[in-house]
Amino acid sequence: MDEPKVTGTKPKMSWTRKILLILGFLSTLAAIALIAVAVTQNKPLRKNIKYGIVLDAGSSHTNLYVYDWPAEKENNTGVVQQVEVCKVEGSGISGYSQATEKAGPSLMQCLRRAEEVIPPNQHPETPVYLGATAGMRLLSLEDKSAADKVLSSVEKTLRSAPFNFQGARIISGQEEGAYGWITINYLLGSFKQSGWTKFLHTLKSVSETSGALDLGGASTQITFVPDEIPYESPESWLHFRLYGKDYKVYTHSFLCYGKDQALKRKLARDLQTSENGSLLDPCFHRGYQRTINISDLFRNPCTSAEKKQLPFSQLYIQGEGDYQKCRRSIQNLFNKTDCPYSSCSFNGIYLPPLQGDFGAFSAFYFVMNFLNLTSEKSPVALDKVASAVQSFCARPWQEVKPAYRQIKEKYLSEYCFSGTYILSLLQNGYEFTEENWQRIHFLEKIGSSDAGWTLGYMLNLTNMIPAEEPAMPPLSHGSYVGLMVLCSLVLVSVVLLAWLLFHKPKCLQKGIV
Ligand SMILES: Nc1ccn([C@@H]2O[C@H](COP(=O)(O)OP(=O)(O)OP(=O)(O)O)[C@@H](O)[C@H]2O)c(=O)n1
Ligand SMILES: [Ca+2]
Repeated sequence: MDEPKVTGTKPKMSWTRKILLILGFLSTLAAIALIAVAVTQNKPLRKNIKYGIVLDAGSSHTNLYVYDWPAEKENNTGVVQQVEVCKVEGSGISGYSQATEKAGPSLMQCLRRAEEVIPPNQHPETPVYLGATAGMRLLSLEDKSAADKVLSSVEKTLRSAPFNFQGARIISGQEEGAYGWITINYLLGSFKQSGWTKFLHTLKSVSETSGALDLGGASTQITFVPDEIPYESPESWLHFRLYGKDYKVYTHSFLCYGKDQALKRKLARDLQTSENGSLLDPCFHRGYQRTINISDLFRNPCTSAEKKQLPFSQLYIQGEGDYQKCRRSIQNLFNKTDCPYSSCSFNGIYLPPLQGDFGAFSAFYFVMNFLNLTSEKSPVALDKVASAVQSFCARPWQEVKPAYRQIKEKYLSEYCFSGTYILSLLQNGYEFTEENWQRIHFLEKIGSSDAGWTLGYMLNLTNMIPAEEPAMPPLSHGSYVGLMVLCSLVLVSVVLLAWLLFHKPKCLQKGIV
């Protein structure tokens, strides 16, 4: 067979090949253009950050929180986060009842901190709220005019700051419980309803929220969504519609059952049996001593019922370090005898059957964390917790004090009482058992935000929790760009493949490959 003659002239391109080449070129151009448009045109707008400030004026101290969130995602769940917390020096604002004009100025240092954290051009539009809790509730019961003066003083200071003042008020115990519940469920993403969760909700009304347990200095709150809603104690229920779902939430706040007031009430009771003004106290370490002014102890609505004329003005306390005895004396604070409902916690207060997981924060966390009992990986069983508290209480003060030099003596000396009180409140008061104890998660923060009522309060007042689920694009920006890139690559590959098949370059021709 004759070899084909190789000539010097190039073979002419057929018209089909020319069209394919042009098509291939145009498709590649189109793909590049598509990607470029997807990336630039559909890019989210430059982040516009908004800020909000909430002051938590608690009974023992005030904290200032700064939150931020992307303006364009205001109504999405889980976008608001804590960017700063500033602890106000000194006592809580209710501690200024004798010098009410000093309550406001005590907040100055933390307001300056907020001015540094928030860009100056945002100051005028940044809302600032102050909510006062049980300390101020007690002060207003004890001396309404002093409480009003304290609030006027803090209002004056907050108005003088460059932010948008939105109010300073005493919040109710129910609000405190409800906003704590909203905060933790917002941060845990429990309100999100997409995909499987939404499907599950249509099948069965599952409670996927977590309950909230808050222990302060003067009050404590329990809030959760029970399994069944019996028609009892209507004042214990709150109804919310959040992100398109209805929630029937049980909440109760026990005034005078915060850890400081509980200790005062216990001492006021024990004092009744003291004949000479001295007291052997099982809830303090052996070797620990404390002297208390009796008039201070009774100058408070939590203890005033126990008030009686005593021949001494001071109470001298000596620690005994006996957990079992301490537990028994604390148990007296919970009256379990009468219950006008199907079930009660204590003092005749309605409590539906406990349900689901609970987030326990503030002093629940401080105390359990100090005792090393907050591990999330291997939750500590109830009997182990009790024996840990028991052994801590049994340690003499001379050993405890030097072992924890960095901890304030006021806190340290009371961890034995507080640990025992927490066990009593949860086990005797709310009747947590060995089983559901494991569902209590002692936590301080969720992500970067502290667990507490302040975030829920701000979300509510700024209308950032919509009743209905906000309309969302089906795809996020990232997934949209990804899909565009993928489609374009497929398009280019198809055109390339077609060109190869029709054109058959020399390397693919039989005999050469
Ligand atoms: N590291 C810490 C910090 C605080 N506390 C104690 O924990 C209690 C509760 O603190 P907190 O939750 O801040 O209470 P408040 O918000 O001040 O009180 P309330 O909510 O009742 O108004 C206080 O007795 C405080 O002394 C503690 O034992 N250890
Ligand atoms: Ca508090």
